[in-house]
Amino acid sequence: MARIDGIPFDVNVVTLAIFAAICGFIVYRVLTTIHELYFSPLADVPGPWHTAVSRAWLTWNVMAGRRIFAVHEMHMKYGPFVRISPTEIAIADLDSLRRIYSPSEPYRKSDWYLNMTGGTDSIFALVHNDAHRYRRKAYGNAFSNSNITMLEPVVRRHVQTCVSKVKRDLEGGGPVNVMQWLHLMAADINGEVSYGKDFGQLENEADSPFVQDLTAITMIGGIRAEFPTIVEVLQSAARLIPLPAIQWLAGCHARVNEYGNKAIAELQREVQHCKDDNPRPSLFTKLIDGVDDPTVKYRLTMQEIAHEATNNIIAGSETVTITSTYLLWVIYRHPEVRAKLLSEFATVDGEVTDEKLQGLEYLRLVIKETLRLYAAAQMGLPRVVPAGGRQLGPYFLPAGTEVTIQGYTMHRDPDVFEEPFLFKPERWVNATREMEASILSWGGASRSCLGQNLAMMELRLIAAAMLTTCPDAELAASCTDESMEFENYFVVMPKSHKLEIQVAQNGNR
Ligand code: HEM
Repeated sequence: MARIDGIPFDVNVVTLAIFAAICGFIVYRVLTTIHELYFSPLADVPGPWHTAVSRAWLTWNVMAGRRIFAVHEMHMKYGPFVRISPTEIAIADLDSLRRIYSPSEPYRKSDWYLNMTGGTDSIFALVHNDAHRYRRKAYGNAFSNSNITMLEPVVRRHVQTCVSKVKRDLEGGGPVNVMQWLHLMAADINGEVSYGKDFGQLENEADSPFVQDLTAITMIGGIRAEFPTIVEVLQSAARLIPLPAIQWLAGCHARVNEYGNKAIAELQREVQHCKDDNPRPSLFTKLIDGVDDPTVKYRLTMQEIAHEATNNIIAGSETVTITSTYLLWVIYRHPEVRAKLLSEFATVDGEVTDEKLQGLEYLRLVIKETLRLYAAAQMGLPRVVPAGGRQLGPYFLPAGTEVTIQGYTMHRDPDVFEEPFLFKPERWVNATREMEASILSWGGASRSCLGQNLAMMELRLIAAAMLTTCPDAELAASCTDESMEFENYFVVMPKSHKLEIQVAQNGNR
């Protein structure tokens, strides 16, 4: 064996190689640290030194379910522009919000969306503006007011079933977790308006296997957004591990796709079969009709329709569950709000329709204030600075920089909202332009929520049905301000995952 100074040659080479690799890594880290801190185009943006050189702080807070709080604290400390990772700037500035979301500006969604969704072909996850523009033209009409009005009977039926089950359980004694009922209801509504049939969740009083699969996919997506490569490798390896739980997890995507394809194919058969009759109303009935029609300018394929239908269940179920949970919470939490709403509902003549509810001014204010403080999606939604770079506030940000504006901070800006942490529906009576422009509850501009009209209808109908059907309910002792504090894994939700109510004790109303 060859030797250098008495040391076996191969040992010496391996040791030297490891030593050189470690030294190389240290030198690389020192140089990139110096570059990020002093020479990077983002070096002037305020923030702690460690976020300029590593994403660890951000990742830690995301995994701990407190990203929005951590970023908010950074804004309180460093101001409206903060460097929260080597490549990402958090912004809390109305002028920048207007610019980033301006329809004439080509900021695009960042690759974070691809990581989170695994690159699913749905409108929510399309990061390229041209592809998104086409999809929105082809699909946006599905959510037009007239289409949503046509779906009202579906929404009302599920809301009624949900509320009657809550009432039944209240009468059975003991606290009732309304959030769980809203969760079953929201998925059933989305199932029926998207696939043409619900998941039977309210009827069976449990999550369907499909919704269990989707919950797992969403959870994996949250982790993949932070650790894309590790999750990809683990997902491939999982197929080889013969443990039932791992196999179940590994099969989620395939089962969801299979269900979605089958359900949409069934809807297509019905649409084609009932050409002259009225086919089942759904968001996709008209789109399916136009799939093979060459005169339709913007069309979707059946595969794209199936993906959009599945995306609706993800985009619209937890968001409606959470926002309606907080809506009911603030109503029960504030007796004067509940009393005012009850007298407003009492003015509705005959059948309660969404059209009549839309005319109730106080209900409008209560929902608006709920969306300011408690809308489900309040974290920064990452966008990419377009080619050529852009001036935002005092900083010139190069192309490719990720910029995020979080609703949580914008909605609590004391310069825009007086006593921003207080629930005050009346603040919206004379809303300023700044107040309206600061709201990001539905996202912004061309990427704003497609399901907004549907979700608003659900919120109005739930509030009216719950209050009028269970007027003598109150918050249970388990439901405290603390139990309703946010945890933040992409959406925000009560950290207890509950909203428990009970029949009012001792005549308290
Ligand atoms: C209270 C309930 C809801 C809230 C708070 C909410 C919020 C949002 C927000 C903030 C965005 C922008 C996301 C981003 O920029 O990354 C969004 C997008 C979207 N939402 Fe909703 N949403 C709700 C209900 C729904 C419902 C019921 C549906 C459909 C059934 C839906 C479908 C969508 C879709 C398809 C997008 C993507 C639009 C696009 O990129 O063009 N949402 N939503």
